[in-house]
Amino acid sequence: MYSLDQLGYDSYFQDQNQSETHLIGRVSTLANGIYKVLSADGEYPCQVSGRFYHRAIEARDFPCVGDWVLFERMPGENKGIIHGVLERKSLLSRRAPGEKQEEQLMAANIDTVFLVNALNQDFNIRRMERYLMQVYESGASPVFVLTKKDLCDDVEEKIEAVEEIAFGVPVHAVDALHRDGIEVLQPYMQQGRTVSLIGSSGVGKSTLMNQLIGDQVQKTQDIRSGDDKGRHTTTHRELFLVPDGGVVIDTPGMRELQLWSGDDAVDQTFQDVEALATQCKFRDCAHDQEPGCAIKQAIQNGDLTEERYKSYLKLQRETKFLDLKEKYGSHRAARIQVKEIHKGTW
Ligand SMILES: Nc1nc2c(ncn2[C@@H]2O[C@H](COP(=O)(O)OP(=O)(O)OP(=O)(O)O)[C@@H](O)[C@H]2O)c(=O)[nH]1
Ligand SMILES: [Zn+2]
Repeated sequence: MYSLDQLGYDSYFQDQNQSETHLIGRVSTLANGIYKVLSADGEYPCQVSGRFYHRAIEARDFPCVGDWVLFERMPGENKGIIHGVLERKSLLSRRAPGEKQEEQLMAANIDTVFLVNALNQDFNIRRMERYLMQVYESGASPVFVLTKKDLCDDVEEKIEAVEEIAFGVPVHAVDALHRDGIEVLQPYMQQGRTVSLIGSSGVGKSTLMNQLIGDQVQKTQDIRSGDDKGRHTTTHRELFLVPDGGVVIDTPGMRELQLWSGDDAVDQTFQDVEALATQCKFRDCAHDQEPGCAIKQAIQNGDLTEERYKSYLKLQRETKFLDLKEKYGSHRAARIQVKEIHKGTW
């Protein structure tokens, strides 16, 4: 038995649910086409109906972890049939590896994504920019969580460095191992709110999860001496209820993300660069040799770092290439890219 409120059911979903015959539930895990659905009535393994299956056209038409689904109990059995998925508030997805570029759904209806990075190891601002873009694409709100502050001497400097690339995005430093600073994360985990964690292996996601969930649900492993990386311990995606309210979704695939698309996401992530560009003398300024270029000026003044500007250009090119690839396939996309490089427009 679950309380729907605690699972995150709110007016956004209530308004969509006109069904009097179907039950409502939230998908907690997915394996081999079987969805585990949590509902006010209990937990049911479910499959999508034949009709649903035939109507679905693309990956995002199917349910994924975090989705609210309308389902029906099979008479006399402890199983269910899914008939519909409610419209999502947010969706984290990535490109499947390989030529086909299919979208792979990671998790739905996440309110807050904790972007987890360790303060002591492999502290990489450029990677954080990528993560941030991914979250902006999904529709969820990003929050930076910098772990292992007990192992770092310049916590304040690092926080500032992150704040510089993430406008208005909260940045919190914690020591998850000794439970120091964890309480600042509680407000994101209120009743009905869904949180998810993204970050590289070994940064402390499972440790943080354990602390937040208050239970050793996720297993962590000690790092081997002389090796900065924790071994990969999480094997399946899952949705957890936090005892004091809130929902946490952990899916291993979300730990390493691949950009999906996202001109808008580039713009949001690099609001400072975009704002500068509007101040260039020429509207079509390439920020190269033009007079009155605000970006060149800002780099000279030290208001914008060369690295950040390069990162912006790189991510812009990357998303441009992804879009071309999606439109024309990788062969033609590569040809267009080579041509543009020759013309100097890439
Ligand atoms: N000192 C310190 N150690 C931490 C902290 N957070 C995590 N650790 C340690 O870092 C190692 C890796 O932590 P995990 O929680 O397994 O990391 P993870 O991100 O879940 O790793 P994967 O499961 O590989 O994705 C473990 O030995 C933890 O005890 C922290 O805030 N301070
Ligand atoms: Zn310019």
